[in-house]
Order: sequence, then structure tokens, then C-alpha cells
Amino acid sequence: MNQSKERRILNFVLQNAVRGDPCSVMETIDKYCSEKEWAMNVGDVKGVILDKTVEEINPKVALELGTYCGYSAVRIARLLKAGARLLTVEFNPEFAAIAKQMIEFAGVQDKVKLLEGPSEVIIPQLKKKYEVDTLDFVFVDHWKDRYAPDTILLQECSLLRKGSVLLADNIIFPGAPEFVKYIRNNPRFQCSTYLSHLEYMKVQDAMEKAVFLG
Ligand SMILES: O=C(NCCNC(=O)c1cc(-c2ccc(F)cc2)cc(O)c1O)c1cc(O)ncn1
Ligand SMILES: [Mg+2]
Repeated sequence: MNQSKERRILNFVLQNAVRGDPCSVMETIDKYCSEKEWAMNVGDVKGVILDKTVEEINPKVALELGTYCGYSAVRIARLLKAGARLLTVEFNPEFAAIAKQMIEFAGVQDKVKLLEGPSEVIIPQLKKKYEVDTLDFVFVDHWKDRYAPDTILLQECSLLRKGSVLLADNIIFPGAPEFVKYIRNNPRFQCSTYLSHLEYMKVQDAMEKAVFLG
């Protein structure tokens, strides 16, 4: 049975990156995906926007929707202070298995908890099962048609507080039009758009930052 692309990415990291070094893992994934096989990691260009947002917020509790191979989980976790944690949600079991190994190789496993399952099932469990009070930061990068319903679900589960920040990937490509319409017309969110490029491509993309006003 031939390997998946995600398995090839992981193997390239295991053979070429420095164990325990998150930056080395990120650089190695970016190298593979820009030179050999494109993959839907947030990437090195939009990754800087993600970095700046995380550094500005300095979250104690962060949530990521859409782990994929773990690139952005490593990217976020490397910036978290002692005692801070990232919960990352992945629906696809193959992706989750790859991401788990990627996160461990990068040495950030103590800061990251990988939750396997559909976001609409996991989000309502965050308070009781995963001992979350409210979320300081949410990176939204899963199925684009889940962005809006899951943002509503986060509010229904009282997981957002005044000042919670959402950062959503792929606002232009592949696009999340329902989410953009919802969030930009919603008086409970203060929105800003960061124009950028699709990972590893010259195609335009953007990220939307939405601050919950409570
Ligand atoms: O996370 C789950 N899928 C990946 C979401 N991410 C994307 O789809 C995604 C796609 C693209 C992309 C860009 C250009 C192109 F030509 C094709 C795809 C880029 C990105 O940056 C993404 O983030 C998922 C799976 C599942 O089974 N259930 C719940 N969630
Ligand atoms: Mg994305």
C-alpha cells in the first residue's frame, strides 16, 4: 500500500529535522512542501501573521481547529509560555496519527493536547472533559464550511470571553464566505483582515482576526 503524502512529510522531518527543535521541524516541512509536494500547512508566510498574533496575545489556553500534520500546532506551541497549553482538534485519524508524531519529534508534546474527533463534538466537551474555562486564542483552519457554525458553537458553550481572539486561515483561498459574512456583520466581533499568500504559492490568500467583545 503506497504511503500517503502526510506520511512522506513526516518521514522527511524524521530524517532531516533536529529532534526537539520546533523551528527545525517547521523549516523542514516548509522545505519539503515548497520543493517536493504542496500541502495545506499554514506555511512560512502566513505563519508569521500567526506568530505575531500569538505573541501579542500570549495565550494561557489556545485552541486550534484542524491539526493536519501538526505544523501550526508546533508553530503555536513553541511560542507558549510555561504552563500555557494548546488544544488541537483533528477529525481525520490518519492526520491525527501523523500530527502526534510530529508534535512529539518537535518536543512540544507537554504543551499540546491533540483531540481526535469532529469539532462539533469536541467543542462542547472542552469545559467539563478538558477543564477549559475560556479560550484566549483560537486558530481556525479546519473545514471551511465549519468556520461559522463552530464560531457560533464556541459562543453557545461560553468558551469565549471579552478579548478572546480568533484567527481564521484561508479567508480568500479556498475561502470561507459564510464565515466572513457572519463575523464581519456581527457587532460582538471586532474584525481585521491580513492579506497574504496561499502557502507555498503565489496565489493570494488572507487571514481574518476577530476579537470577541463579550
Ligand atoms: O481539517 C480538515 N481538513 C483540512 C482543512 N483545511 C483545508 O481544507 C485547507 C485547504 C487548502 C487548499 C488550498 C488550495 C487548494 F487548491 C486546495 C486546498 C489550504 C488550506 O490552508 C487549508 O487549511 C478536516 C477534515 C475532516 O475530515 N473533517 C474536518 N476537518
Ligand atoms: Mg489553512
